[in-house]
Amino acid sequence: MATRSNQLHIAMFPWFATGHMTPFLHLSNELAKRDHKITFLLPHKAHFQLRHLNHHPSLITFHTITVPHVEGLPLGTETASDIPIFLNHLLAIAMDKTRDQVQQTLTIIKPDFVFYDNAYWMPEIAREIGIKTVCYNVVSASSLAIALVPARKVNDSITEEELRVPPEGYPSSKVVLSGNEAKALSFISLPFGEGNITFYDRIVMAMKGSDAIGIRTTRELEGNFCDYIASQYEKQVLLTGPVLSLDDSAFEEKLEPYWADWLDGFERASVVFCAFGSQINLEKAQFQEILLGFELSGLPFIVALKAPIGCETVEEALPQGFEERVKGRGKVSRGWVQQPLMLKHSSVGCFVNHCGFGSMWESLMSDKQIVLVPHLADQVLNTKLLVGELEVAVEVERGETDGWISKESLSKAIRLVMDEGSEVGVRVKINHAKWKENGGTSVLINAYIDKFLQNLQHFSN
Ligand SMILES: O=c1ccn([C@@H]2O[C@H](COP(=O)(O)OP(=O)(O)O[C@H]3O[C@H](CO)[C@@H](O)[C@H](O)[C@H]3O)[C@@H](O)[C@H]2O)c(=O)[nH]1
Repeated sequence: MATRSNQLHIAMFPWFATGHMTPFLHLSNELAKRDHKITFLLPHKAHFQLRHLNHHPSLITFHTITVPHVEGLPLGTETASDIPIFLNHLLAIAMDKTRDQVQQTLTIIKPDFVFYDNAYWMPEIAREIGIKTVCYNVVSASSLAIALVPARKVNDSITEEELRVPPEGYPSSKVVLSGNEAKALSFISLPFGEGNITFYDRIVMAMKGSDAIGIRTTRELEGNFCDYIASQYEKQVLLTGPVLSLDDSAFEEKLEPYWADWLDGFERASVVFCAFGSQINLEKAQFQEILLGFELSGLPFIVALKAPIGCETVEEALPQGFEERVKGRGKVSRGWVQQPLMLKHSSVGCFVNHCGFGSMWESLMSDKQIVLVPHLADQVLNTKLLVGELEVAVEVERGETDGWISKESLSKAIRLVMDEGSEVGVRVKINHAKWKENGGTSVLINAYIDKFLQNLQHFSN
């Protein structure tokens, strides 16, 4: 517990995306639990979406930022959830245009630290006001290490082949991008923000300018990648661990009765739950193929996916007669579900997900079998960590030409981990349990936060 004299005041300014704001808020909760004060800067709408996750409102203050309109974005856009992923670069321009508002706020509140990820101009502001900066990354260390370090040479004509080659000194031969996968990295050379700054330059500047780099990971999982990042940037890399509020007894949210009652009707570990995070909008045909894969598996399931491209609602995208055919054993959610609580329900036995970094940690810390369908580059690398290095999960095979998964390949992967007596299923289950014993205990996870705070205190003196 901090005493008033060593209480830190930390401002948080994450990228305007659920997958970033949520982990920043989880970290805020952990710091507030230890009696430190937080001012959380976020767009208006996100305030309403996230306030139920604020476990310490007396110490965590939300301060809303007005996101200006940028041509090309739908009116009212404030976060990445409001737009398809290919418009994110315009949202970055909107974020850059909030610079003056952020500067004014920080000048008034004058915290000890400001944590940020995407706002590469933050160190400049902070230095003027006299605030220390932590560039806090909520993607895996491996994806930073392969794509966003000074040793990776990037220019606007970078080829897929060049992207396939990891930067010099990169510490893994397993967690790499092969074949078509490197294509997913090409976004790093594209403009992402005001003045046509590229995504690569943006993040490298954000890291270079900081007083310290923070990463939401553990040494047990990614120690070699963290050391590589520290040596590339010649800076201290501070780890927070996964920050999942595991034992926050002050805050006991319950799974909605609609889902809890339905799940209660099934046997232990028999239901497959599927979610692909906040960013992915599938093509309608791929969305339908996935649902048909669940039907084909013959197992009970809950699917929580966003409506596919070109559809207003999930409803209108369902395959014909689908809900009738799977009645009694399959449910398709019409919106956001409480994923962490779904993963705590004893009837859920398997989690099919995209391996976004949040879902990756939530699946690792759960006792569910893990089936992965990665889309974005960092998700592909996270999948390699879980499938290739830790051997705790399986990946669904993709078609070579279109890169899509088929109903057969999805159903096969699910059965591989769920069928009783399946060799692969037994192996990943044992590996997963072993990993949790060593790298995923609540003692270890709390120790990461304590150590992180000690380091911050040290910096603030
Ligand atoms: O119906 C849902 C769907 C998701 N979640 C939660 O939302 C978060 C999703 O985070 P994540 O798994 O990281 O997915 P994205 O939102 O897609 O994450 C984006 O940001 C991540 C970094 O945090 C990157 O790793 C991903 O590639 C990028 O897509 C998790 O905490 C989930 O528990 C819910 O509660 N309900």
